[in-house]
Amino acid sequence: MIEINHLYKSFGDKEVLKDISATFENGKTNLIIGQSGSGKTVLVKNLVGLLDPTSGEVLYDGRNFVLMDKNEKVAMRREMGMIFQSAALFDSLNVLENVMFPLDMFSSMNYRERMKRAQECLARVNLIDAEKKFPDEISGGMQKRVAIARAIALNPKYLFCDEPNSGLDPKTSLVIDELLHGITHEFNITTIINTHDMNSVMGIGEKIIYIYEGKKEWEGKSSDIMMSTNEKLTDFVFASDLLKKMKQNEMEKMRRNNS
Ligand SMILES: Nc1ncnc2c1ncn2[C@@H]1O[C@H](COP(=O)(O)OP(=O)(O)OP(=O)(O)O)[C@@H](O)[C@H]1O
Repeated sequence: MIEINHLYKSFGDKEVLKDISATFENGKTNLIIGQSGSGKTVLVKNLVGLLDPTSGEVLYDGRNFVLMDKNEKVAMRREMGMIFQSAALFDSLNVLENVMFPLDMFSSMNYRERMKRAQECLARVNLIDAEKKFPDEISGGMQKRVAIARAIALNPKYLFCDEPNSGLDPKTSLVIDELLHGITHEFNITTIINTHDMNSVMGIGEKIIYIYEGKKEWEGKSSDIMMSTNEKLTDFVFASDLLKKMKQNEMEKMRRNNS
């Protein structure tokens, strides 16, 4: 489990994260949601050590990441897979070489073993036929799938994804969501996803943390969102009239079933 306790992060006199305490559950799809600029990316950067908190704790199974020495942090990072907003593939490497890259850097496998492992990961994201292609020869959705294959190559315990659906159409977004959710359960990964995408929230979010202006406003299961009376959360999640209507219908249905 990842637990954050009283996390604060400031840049100069600008306080971005304000006293956030939350838990991210093992083997589940944990989503961080919130308006643009609310602090989601800064929060994830604190979790993976790209930023140091001003104060507070980041505990991985009870061990405080913030206080670890350099070697311990390097060892922890090897347990983390990351998928950035842009797929961040290397343009000069083909798909297979991109997935092999973390294995080349951090594993003691020989070339054949590394290639076999990369091909297994590409098969998991249904991209085995594209292994010889270069990033600019494949679609944005395929690039994201390559990024997912690369992120799982080293069997991470934790998977961090920053806006995995940005720039993708709704159908492709669903494919990416289902892949991330499937991989999370299949390999018992603790997955943390930053997202604005309400389809993801309702579709794959098992644990949701809602950040509002740098504070944790709400934490719970996606099924609880329907019944939540937290106005800031419902304003954010049900921003469109269509979604508001769906929530009203759902609440009426539940009331009828309970009476
Ligand atoms: N290195 C930095 N120095 C100063 N301010 C920063 C820095 N990084 C982020 N911020 C500020 O922190 C705030 C939160 O930014 P963050 O990128 O975490 O938002 P977000 O919720 O991820 O937004 P989005 O959904 O648009 O990606 C913003 O006001 C941003 O300008």
